[in-house]
Amino acid sequence: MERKINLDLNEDFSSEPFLDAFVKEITEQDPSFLIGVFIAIAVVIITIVFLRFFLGTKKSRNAVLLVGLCDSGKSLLFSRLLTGKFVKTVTSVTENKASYRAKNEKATIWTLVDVPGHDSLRTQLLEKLKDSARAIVFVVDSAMFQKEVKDVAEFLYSLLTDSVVTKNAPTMLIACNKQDITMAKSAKLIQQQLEKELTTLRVTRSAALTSQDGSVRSTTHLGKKGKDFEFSQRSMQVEFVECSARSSTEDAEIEALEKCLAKL
Ligand SMILES: Nc1nc2c(ncn2[C@@H]2O[C@H](COP(=O)(O)OP(=O)(O)OP(=O)(O)O)[C@@H](O)[C@H]2O)c(=O)[nH]1
Repeated sequence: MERKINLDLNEDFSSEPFLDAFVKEITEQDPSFLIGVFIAIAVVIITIVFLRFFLGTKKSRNAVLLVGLCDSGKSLLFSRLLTGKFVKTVTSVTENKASYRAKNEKATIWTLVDVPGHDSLRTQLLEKLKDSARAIVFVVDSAMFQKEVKDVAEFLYSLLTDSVVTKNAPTMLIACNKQDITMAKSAKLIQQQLEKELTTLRVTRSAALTSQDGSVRSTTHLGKKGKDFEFSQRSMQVEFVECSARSSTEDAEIEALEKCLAKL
């Protein structure tokens, strides 16, 4: 059925009378009422800009980075999280990337990235990837921890004081891996030793940054000034979990890590 729309071209569409009435209405109002209206509009605009900036950037940060020293077990954890399977791994020379479905109701998809542990490779890759990190899983070889504590602390310190990481504040999970090995240190002990080591590092690093004239170059300060460092002092969420990508039965024990990833 054909429908016809008749437009009266002589009809006055001008909004001027309405505008005039509106201006008149406003000018007749009490000035304090007008100030209130302007403040309300400004608050709404600032809130919209604020939400767009923070929510917008958080949404685009969808990477979960597996980082840590060489041989801590990142590649095996990567495979376990994705397929549940055990694989024979070799030293990584480039990053491995894949979509990971979190074990939560929404089945959120994150990009899981296995970052090689080798010093020269990881620095370059982390520079490229850190801005996209929703979470950083810092994998520690709990069986070798006593021997590697200084290197682990230095790597962690560089991450915790990085300006991009501090600004974005991704969730930081310290995965104390290889718990199946008898000599493995517990997450609690690893946390305590790292807190001690990071307190020492903070002193030596800030001394190194003090220039000859005595002034200190600005850098992100780790934890509360004048107090020993504790992970609880950080604005960024840091959680310690125990896991084993390869237990004695060759089955993985990674539920605690999976639960943390489900909460992101
Ligand atoms: N016993 C035991 N061995 C593990 C565990 N996780 C990893 N491994 C072994 O540790 C070795 C190193 O594991 P990878 O996953 O290759 O280590 P990586 O951190 O990716 O090392 P890079 O690629 O050098 O950075 C392999 O032989 C793994 O099978 C674990 O939980 N328990």
